[in-house]
Amino acid sequence: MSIAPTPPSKLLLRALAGETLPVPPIWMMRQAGRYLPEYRATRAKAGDFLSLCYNPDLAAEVTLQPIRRYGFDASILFADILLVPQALGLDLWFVTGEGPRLSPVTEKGGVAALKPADAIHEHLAPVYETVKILARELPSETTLIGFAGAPWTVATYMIAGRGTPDQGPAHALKDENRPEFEALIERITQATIEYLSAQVAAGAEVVKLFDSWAGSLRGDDLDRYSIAPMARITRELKARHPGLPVIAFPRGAGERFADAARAIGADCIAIDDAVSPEWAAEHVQPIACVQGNLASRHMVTGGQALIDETRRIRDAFSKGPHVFNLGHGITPDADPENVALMIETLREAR
Ligand SMILES: Cc1c2[nH]c(c1CCC(=O)O)Cc1[nH]c(c(CCC(=O)O)c1C)Cc1[nH]c(c(CCC(=O)O)c1C)Cc1[nH]c(c(C)c1CCC(=O)O)C2
Repeated sequence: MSIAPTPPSKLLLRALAGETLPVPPIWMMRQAGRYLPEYRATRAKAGDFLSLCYNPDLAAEVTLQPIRRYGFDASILFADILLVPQALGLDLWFVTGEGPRLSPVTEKGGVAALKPADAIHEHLAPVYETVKILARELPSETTLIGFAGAPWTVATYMIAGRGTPDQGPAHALKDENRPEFEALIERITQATIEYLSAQVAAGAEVVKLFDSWAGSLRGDDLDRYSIAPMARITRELKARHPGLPVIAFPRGAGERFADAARAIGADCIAIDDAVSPEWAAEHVQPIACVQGNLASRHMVTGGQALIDETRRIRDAFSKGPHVFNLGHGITPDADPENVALMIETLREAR
């Protein structure tokens, strides 16, 4: 007699498995962050942002804070996409009020001077320890999401050494030295597979790939440097961890979110708020679960507009699998009361 696999009971896992739920699960990008006073207090205790990322007890503590305060259905590991470049050998630091700085890969002997992908684990061991603590301490109904940056987005920081408005330096390397650019994408792809696989081994139940700058890739470049690497990472992770749900976020893909959904093979496509929920319900949701897409500014402005937009998104996606989220991360100037209002509105009886 064959025994059917037990269906998942956590709401997020059910939505990712394709189930249409009366109320979608909800979590929020950057849910552990500066808009919360308890986050700011723990960060001060750690000293700075990177020390917080590499302190398993404190990183687990800030991951749990929004779960305690709001009862989100999912918890995202507290870390940063730029820990991988650091594990590959680049220097990384954060300038207060400005953002990340790295020693650009092009100025340090190029890709040849980076560490091999399987040499990242010692540096990243504290992150795996954070995952282990969370797997133990999260409430039984809360899903633990691990994450990494997608290769293109990580490459843009490794090439420029900082965030850039148009990812100009990365586009320049792609156009001027394509073999070097492609070698970099390849090294990050391999490192990302290793990193996420180790997060899953430590207890992450879902993984998410953040391609925050996918929108600056046009035409074939989007296929080759955003979609294809994410498809390969997804395939390899699912081969190593059968049944592992994957969320992919090719931010800024616009109408190409539908191609991305078809080609990546992820269980869920996260969308930003530049596309309408009605469009995404028609063109993306038939292919995969959709995550999104309330504009983050509603967490600052609140009021009736927040209520109306939350209902509009919930209703637009009500006929298929949906995970409610923002279109991008919550900003430091957000009001914690507005987060509570969003959750209350989402979960109200219709
Ligand atoms: C591009 C990118 C980065 N990091 C990340 C991305 C992709 C998603 C996106 O587009 O926002 C992803 C990220 N960064 C962080 C998380 C933790 C999980 C979460 O709560 O979502 C995740 C998933 C913590 C963080 N990462 C960062 C903070 C703020 C740091 C602080 O406390 O000072 C947090 C909570 C810093 C960071 N980290 C990065 C930048 C550009 C900055 C500076 C900008 C800023 O200050 O908001 C790189």
